[in-house]
Order: sequence, then structure tokens, then C-alpha cells
Amino acid sequence: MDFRRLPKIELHAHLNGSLSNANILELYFLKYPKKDEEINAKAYKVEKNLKKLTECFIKFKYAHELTDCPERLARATENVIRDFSADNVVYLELRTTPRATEYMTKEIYLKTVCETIRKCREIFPEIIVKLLPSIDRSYGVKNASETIDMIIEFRENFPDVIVGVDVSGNPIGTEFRKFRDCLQKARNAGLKIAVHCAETKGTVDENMEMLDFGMERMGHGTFMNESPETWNKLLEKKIFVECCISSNLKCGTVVDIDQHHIKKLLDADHPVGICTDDFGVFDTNLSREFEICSKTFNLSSTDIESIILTSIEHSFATDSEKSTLKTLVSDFFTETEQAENFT
Ligand SMILES: CNc1ncnc2c1ncn2[C@@H]1O[C@H](COP(=O)(O)O)[C@@H](O)[C@H]1O
Ligand SMILES: [Zn+2]
Repeated sequence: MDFRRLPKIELHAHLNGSLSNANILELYFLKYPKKDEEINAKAYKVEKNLKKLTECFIKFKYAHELTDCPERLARATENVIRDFSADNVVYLELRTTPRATEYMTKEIYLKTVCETIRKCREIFPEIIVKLLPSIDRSYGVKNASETIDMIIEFRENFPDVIVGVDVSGNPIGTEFRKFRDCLQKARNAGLKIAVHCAETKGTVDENMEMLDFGMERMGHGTFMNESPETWNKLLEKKIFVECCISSNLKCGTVVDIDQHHIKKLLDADHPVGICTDDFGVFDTNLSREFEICSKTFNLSSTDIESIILTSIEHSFATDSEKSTLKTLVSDFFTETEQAENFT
């Protein structure tokens, strides 16, 4: 199967982690037009061989330094949407953490991304893009609470763009339970919730708290099977898991691809999707993630179709968008099957 031709759904992609090297270089020269030292520019390029989850949080700082004003943030967003569209992603839920910088407030950050997403509908009509503003756990509860209030307010003006909230950031050293109240506020306001869960080992209590709180979708869920209680509760609650294979391998949270939890989840007939997380940092794209997964676990074309249709079902798209996307994907598989039968 030609995975590039496959119409794909991306439900877990962080904006600043999805800057390709070309995008990073373009932003670098926009920020430092007078500096033509290639060495400096290269230093911004993302190294491919990360070893630990904590190392990748250092990498985001490079991107953050370049997306610190509305102009470059808009350019970065447009480039990321272009890259996903070029990979034949037909529906994208982008996530990003609104941050105040020397050149903009958190409000301007969010407004810039929302407006760029709208503008891109004309430039890249083949892809539908929505936004999940993120809460970075490492920024603390006060910041999270302010961000949630801002997101709720912004959704009034951007109901076609903002569909939910993501909880991410370095999980080490922060407690999920402290964020529950503000997340509940987001939920009461009708926002969908996606939470990064069980990315590191030894967080069984927190995983249980997250499952009890509930969420529409879970990012990673790598160590959910560390305890039978959390594993069974996950299956019982049927929470869709956004699986990011290269991300987990490169962060060292999954050591061997054969052992990736997506296999166990698929065997349990649990809803999962295939996602990139940070394709710039992990040097991948969604087509490649499908190819890796399909080859490793010997997935049939029916399995792949079902993974994509499940992603559509669990996306935060409107009912009419879901139905259009499902038709597009089903037609692709019918046509591919027919073409293959004739050859
Ligand atoms: C690898 N696993 C991960 N685990 C947790 N959080 C992650 C992440 N990958 C990315 N992020 C979150 O996304 C931010 C970068 O994009 P934005 O600046 O928001 O667009 C990171 O700073 C981190 O908070
Ligand atoms: Zn993530």
C-alpha cells in the first residue's frame, strides 16, 4: 500500500514539535537575517538521536525561541499545515500551548494561531484543521487556570477552530490532581478533553486519577498496563488512545517496537489512532508511522481502514465533517481494492 496516498487523520500533533528542519531554518533566518553563520542555524536543527523523554523537552526550547512573535508564529503554523496537507492528512487536530513572550501576550499567541488556521482554509482547502490549546503542566496551576478562562472566551469567536483542550508538558515533577478543577471548568463549558497519560513508569496512582476524571481521548497511555486495575479501567471506559510509535521509541519509553502497546490495544479491540506527536523532533511523518505500524504488526488493509475510521469517530470534528471524512476514506479503500483486483 502507498501510505502517502492514504487519506489520513492526525489527532495528536504539537505545533512547535512539528516544525520540519526546513521550517526551523526559514524561521531562523527570519529572526536573524543578518547572521549568515550556517553553524548557528544548524544548531537549531533538531538532533535525531534523542535518548530520553526529558531530552525532548529541551528541544522544544529551540522552536519556542523562533516562534516568539506573531509573524513567525503565523509562518510556522502555516508551514506545519502545509506539511501535513502534503502528506495527505485530510483532518488535523493541532495542539499548542499559548505562551506570553517578549513580543506577544498569551492572547495574541492564541489569536494568531486561530486566525492562521482560518486563513489556511483558503490556501490548503484539502485539509480540515482544528485546534486544541494546550495546558503545559510544568507552567503550574495558576497559568493553566488563566489559560482555560482565555480558551473559553476565545471559543466564542472561534467556535469553528477551538474544539477542546490538551494537557501535556513534562509530567515529571507535577501532579495531575491539581489541574482537575480548571479542567472541569473547561469540560463544563463544553470543551472536549485530551490528556497525556502514563508516559513514564511508576505513575499508577495518577493514571487512576486521570481515568476517574475521564477524558475523550488519551495521549500515549504507554504504561497503562503497569497495573491490571488501570489497564482494565481503560478498556472498560473505552477511551481512545492516541498512539505515537516513533515518539515513544525515540524517547525511550518503549524500548522495542514489537512491544508497543498499540498491539495489545488492537488485540483487545480497543479504539486507537496512529499519530506523530512531534514529527519535527522525531523525524517522521504520518505516512511513515502508518507504514511502520502496518509492517510491524502485519496489519491488513481492513485493519488500516478501521483505524482511520475509528480516528474519525473519536475526532472532535462536527457530525457533518465526520460523515464527509468517512465517505472519503471508505471510497479510497473501495477504489484501491478494485484497482488491485484488476491488476
Ligand atoms: C514527547 N511527549 C510529550 N509529552 C508531553 N508533552 C509534550 C510532548 N511532546 C510535546 N509536548 C508539549 O508540546 C510542547 C511543544 O509544542 P507547543 O509549544 O505546545 O506548540 C512542549 O513544550 C510540551 O509542552
Ligand atoms: Zn504529545
